[in-house]
Amino acid sequence: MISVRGLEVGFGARKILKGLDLDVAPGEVLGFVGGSGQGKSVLTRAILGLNAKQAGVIEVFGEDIDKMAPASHRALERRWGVMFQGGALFSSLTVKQNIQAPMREYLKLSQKLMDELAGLKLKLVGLPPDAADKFPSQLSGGMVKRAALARALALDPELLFLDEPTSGLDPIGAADFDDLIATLRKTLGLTVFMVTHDLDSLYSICDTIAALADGKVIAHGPLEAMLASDHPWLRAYFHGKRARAIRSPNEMAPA
Ligand SMILES: Nc1ncnc2c1ncn2[C@@H]1O[C@H](COP(=O)(O)OP(=O)(O)OP(=O)(O)O)[C@@H](O)[C@H]1O
Repeated sequence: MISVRGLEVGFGARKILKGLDLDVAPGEVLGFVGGSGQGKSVLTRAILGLNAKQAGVIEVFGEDIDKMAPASHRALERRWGVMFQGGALFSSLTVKQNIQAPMREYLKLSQKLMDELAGLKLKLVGLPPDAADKFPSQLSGGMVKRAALARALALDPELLFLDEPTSGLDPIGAADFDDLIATLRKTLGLTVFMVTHDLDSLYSICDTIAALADGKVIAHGPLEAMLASDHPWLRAYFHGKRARAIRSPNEMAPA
């Protein structure tokens, strides 16, 4: 679904990605982890064609994005949905108008049909119908995430990019959001590329995990492979205090 080879991205003299390789298979949920500032969002933006690259090849749906005519790239953009960090909803638009923004950009539909579709998307992400006419500032953090997800699903994508979808949610809200992604993935047959720091999400919904350090993917495989790795960053990440708390809740219980 996604193939990245030898990707180099930098800003000025500073190289962020230094020959990165990554594959995302159709139908899988891939969790992409790495320390803060390592370049997870930079990679996402490069795949989306929003960050220029200095070297490497990026293929999405089997097509080299550099070799595509603008019209083909636009057609490609209709096949993926993106939920940016923090939701990135348009604050001056209602939830319904946010969900309809990609429809307006890419499709020619009547207002009536767009209203019906927005209603369906709200239902899909578990938002009540009266959320449609609210502005993002009138929603809770969890509802903002769901509205952003509804917008990402506006064009019925096959591939979904999620940038830290559960950040800022309380643990119950985050678990509910994980369940929602798992359900959508199953019912809609989505492939999901998810940047996350959330160990719970990795444990509960990811089939595969890829870890970024020093500009490259240092490990890629199922959770078991990550847990067995002796790479220092992976050991610190998966076997640190927080990881143990998740894997062995009994260890946290008072004696
Ligand atoms: N447009 C830009 N111009 C200059 N530097 C940039 C630009 N975009 C990103 N960077 C730098 O690239 C590095 C990687 O940023 P990125 O946002 O991808 O990190 P990240 O791994 O997603 O971090 P976090 O987990 O904190 O979100 C950072 O040092 C950032 O400052």
